[in-house]
Amino acid sequence: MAFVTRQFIRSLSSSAALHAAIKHVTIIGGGLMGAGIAQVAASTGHSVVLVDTSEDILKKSAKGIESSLKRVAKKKFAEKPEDGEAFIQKILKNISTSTDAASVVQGTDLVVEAIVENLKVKQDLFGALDKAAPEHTIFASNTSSLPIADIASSTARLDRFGGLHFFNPVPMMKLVEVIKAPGTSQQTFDSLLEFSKALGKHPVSCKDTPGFIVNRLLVPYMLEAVRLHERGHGSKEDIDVAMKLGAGYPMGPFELLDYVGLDTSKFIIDGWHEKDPDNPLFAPSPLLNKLVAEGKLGKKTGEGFYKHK
Ligand SMILES: CCCCCCCCCCCCCC(=O)CC(=O)SCCNC(=O)CCNC(=O)[C@H](O)C(C)(C)COP(=O)(O)OP(=O)(O)OC[C@H]1O[C@@H](n2cnc3c(N)ncnc32)[C@H](O)[C@@H]1OP(=O)(O)O
Ligand SMILES: NC(=O)C1=CN([C@@H]2O[C@H](COP(=O)(O)OP(=O)(O)OC[C@H]3O[C@@H](n4cnc5c(N)ncnc54)[C@H](O)[C@@H]3O)[C@@H](O)[C@H]2O)C=CC1
Repeated sequence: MAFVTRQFIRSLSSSAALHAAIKHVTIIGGGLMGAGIAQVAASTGHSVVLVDTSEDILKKSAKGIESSLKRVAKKKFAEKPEDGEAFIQKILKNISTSTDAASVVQGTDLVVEAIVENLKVKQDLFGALDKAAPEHTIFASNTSSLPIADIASSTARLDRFGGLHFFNPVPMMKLVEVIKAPGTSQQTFDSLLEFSKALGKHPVSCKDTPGFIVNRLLVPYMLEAVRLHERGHGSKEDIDVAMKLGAGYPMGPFELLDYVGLDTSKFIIDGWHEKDPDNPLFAPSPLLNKLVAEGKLGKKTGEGFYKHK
């Protein structure tokens, strides 16, 4: 009996037990990543509000979520396609949309930000949300390249602020990097780990260092691929085929850049260049800059390094 009581007390005093499970999630940014995160959170039974700057964008996000769910349902209900539609509708019911972030965060346990990769814009957003959200609400950023501590500095909840870095396409990619910034409390970190697992993802723990784990390794590789091509040492097609057939990657670097978005890639590399201007690896790429200036942002605009249907 004493053993059972001790076990019970220990389980109650664990930070997981002290922190109520995350049920209501607000995702800010309904682009590539935000829509994917909303889909996965809704599919795992969370109540989700997806926020963006206009109703038109949110309509596009909802369309994207529905077509991704159709792909999931087609596989899951291959034997009984008639059950697929009910599956999709049940998940879609868990998602609502809004253009008013400050009002919807009032009832939320977790805010996941997936807006443009710009420090000032992210700080302004979180600064405003900090005043509107309840005490217990945890804030997380999906940033690819910015320090979580810098984003969190616009708020007074450094202990309830961490990083949740998802991978594109979110419904398919199993990894989430959970980032513990210097101010992040252990309780918040544990909640973010738990939430990632509740989404059916595999979380890894990361310190708040540039690029976390994946991008610290992936970005230099992508940069070298662009430089190799710019030097005229290989066509983009050959580089892509080489990395797929020779290194076993599912996509070549140029296909992946188009998939990620050339605007986002440019934000990342410009930010790192600004911080480390003498590092030749981060020097601006004329080719990338030209494509972005022409509005060729990759798959999302129909053209980037390649043309997309
Ligand atoms: C000098 C200056 C240069 C600047 C460089 C700067 C570089 C900066 C880059 C930094 C990037 C930072 C981004 C980031 O922070 C982190 C990332 O996310 S990195 C990207 C990680 N993602 C990948 O690496 C993706 C790799 N690709 C794949 O894994 C596959 O290709 C993919 C799963 C996307 C598609 O699979 P594929 O077999 O190729 O195609 P299919 O279309 O047949 O799909 C297979 C299977 O999967 C289902 N599916 C695919 N997408 C979805 C979806 N969105 N929703 C639902 N289901 C999906 C599809 O239906 C198929 O199912 P089947 O049953 O097998 O038919
Ligand atoms: N594209 C990728 O493969 C990955 C991107 N990320 C990160 O995720 C974040 C979002 O990237 P994407 O989804 O690719 O960008 P995206 O450009 O597809 O979507 C961004 C969305 O945010 C909205 N937005 C901008 N400012 C806003 C504001 N103040 N309030 C509400 N909505 C706002 C935009 O209207 C847009 O719909 C970035 O920080 C990026 O670095 C992380 C992992 C992978």
